[in-house]
Amino acid sequence: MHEVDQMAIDGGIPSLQLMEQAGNALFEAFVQNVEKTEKIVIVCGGGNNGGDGYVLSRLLYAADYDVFIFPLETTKLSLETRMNRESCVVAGVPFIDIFEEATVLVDCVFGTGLDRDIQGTYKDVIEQMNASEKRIIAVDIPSGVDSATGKVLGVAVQAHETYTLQTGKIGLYIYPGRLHAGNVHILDIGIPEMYIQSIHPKTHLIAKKEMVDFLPDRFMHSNKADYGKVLCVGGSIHMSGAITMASLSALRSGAGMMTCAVPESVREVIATNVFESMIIPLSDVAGIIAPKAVDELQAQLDPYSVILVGCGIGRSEAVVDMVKMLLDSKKPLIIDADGLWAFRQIQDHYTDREHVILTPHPKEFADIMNITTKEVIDDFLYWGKKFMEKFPKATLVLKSETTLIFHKDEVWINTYGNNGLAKGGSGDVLAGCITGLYAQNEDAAKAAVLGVFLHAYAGDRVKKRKSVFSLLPTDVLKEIQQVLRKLEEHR
Ligand SMILES: NC(=O)C1=CN([C@@H]2O[C@H](COP(=O)(O)OP(=O)(O)OC[C@H]3O[C@@H](n4cnc5c(N)ncnc54)[C@H](O)[C@@H]3O)[C@@H](O)[C@H]2O)[C@@H](O)CC1
Ligand SMILES: [K+]
Repeated sequence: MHEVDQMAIDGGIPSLQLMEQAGNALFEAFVQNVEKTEKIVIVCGGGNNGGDGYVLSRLLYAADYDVFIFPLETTKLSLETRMNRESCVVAGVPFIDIFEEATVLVDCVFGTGLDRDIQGTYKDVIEQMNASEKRIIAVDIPSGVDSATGKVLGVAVQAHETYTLQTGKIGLYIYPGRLHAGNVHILDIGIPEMYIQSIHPKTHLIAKKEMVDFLPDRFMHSNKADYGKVLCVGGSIHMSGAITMASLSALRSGAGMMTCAVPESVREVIATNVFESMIIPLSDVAGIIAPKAVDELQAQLDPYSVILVGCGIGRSEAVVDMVKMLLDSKKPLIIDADGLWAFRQIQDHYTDREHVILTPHPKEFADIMNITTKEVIDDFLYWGKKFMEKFPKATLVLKSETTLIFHKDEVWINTYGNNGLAKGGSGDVLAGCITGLYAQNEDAAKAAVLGVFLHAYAGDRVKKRKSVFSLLPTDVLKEIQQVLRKLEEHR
């Protein structure tokens, strides 16, 4: 956003004017959302985020709001902030240095310029704000959240609402930043769209209205083979539902032909639950694929255009060999669940592998990266990019409440979905959905992005009718068709 601000300034909108526009947009939002009976304290830093706070306080004061300025920085002020502070003094806006009496606290301490850990008085005041149990409204981004990564630098304001200026900042959507932002409202501060469009950002927030462009083509003259010959490799005696759901999900997402390669002891489950699927029965030992299953499958691999491996497959040496064989085949491959456990052990041989999508949750990802789950959760973006440095040709779907998709130097952020999706089997439906889309369109990034959206948005639609407690992955599976239908209508 700094870049966009700078372009607007270079393009002839003075910085001071931008700040005035930001203050005006904030004022309008306050008029809509904050009663005049509230006692408002605006906590201002010395950067331009603080400057936004000064403009806002002046406008609220002029409109007879009960508003006070808490100046957290009094010496190191940017030029624009200093000028607006002077205007507040002239206008008679009251200054205070406590906020006990306040009913609404406005956080204008740091914005996008935060560049190091917060310490000292700043830290103390932010901790007091968080402990105060007052309604907190953050301006642009909760102070302490890194706007580019969502990482918390030392401490961060715990806001109930965030009024962000002109564009949604990445840090508002990625954890842990998302936990600090509360409800996010994007305010138009009048920066011309051409400046925003011209920077071609590498990080994208997934938006429903853009998903139509990610739909694979369907043709008037076509047959099943045109939409991919999918092979799902997985299943074991204790986890036969995973591959059932994954294969059904791939079919629901448009895959043309389906074959499931499963241990002999699981074949009946597929035969009775996935009528559309052909079956390759594999030799098994105690309900998990046997070592000779690898050669059995290799001999029959030729016809398939896309392969999903891992759902319910279990863990054994044979599983590692199976994943290795599929990676060596160079065929488009999606690796999920225990397939990722196997991948972890052989990863160093496949740093150059193309056409591969990995779908780990934080624990599986931490294992691959040889770090702790906490390290992943503290900075998803950093570790995702680290992974891409090692596997530059792969596509990574890093699952969490905010799933991130990494492909080349681009990142997509998904904020759809709800905690009803946190249930065993959800990942199988997602992996199947991505596989079905990848089968129809060789663009791994498009398949991964649309797959993540379809799964999460289907989950949101189900949530409207059912409790999050009772939402099942199979409900989501069935709902995918409704989301696809909506997208088709807008094509
Ligand atoms: N003209 C513009 O560029 C506009 C900027 N706007 C606002 O300005 C904000 C960005 O302004 P700034 O770039 O001044 O950034 P900030 O307001 O975030 O402040 C940065 C200042 O704080 C210092 N700082 C950074 N981290 C610190 C830490 N941990 N402890 C102590 N000091 C620290 C920096 O050295 C710098 O002086 C946006 O978030 C937005 O609210 C809006 O007014 C719209 C227009
Ligand atoms: K802020």
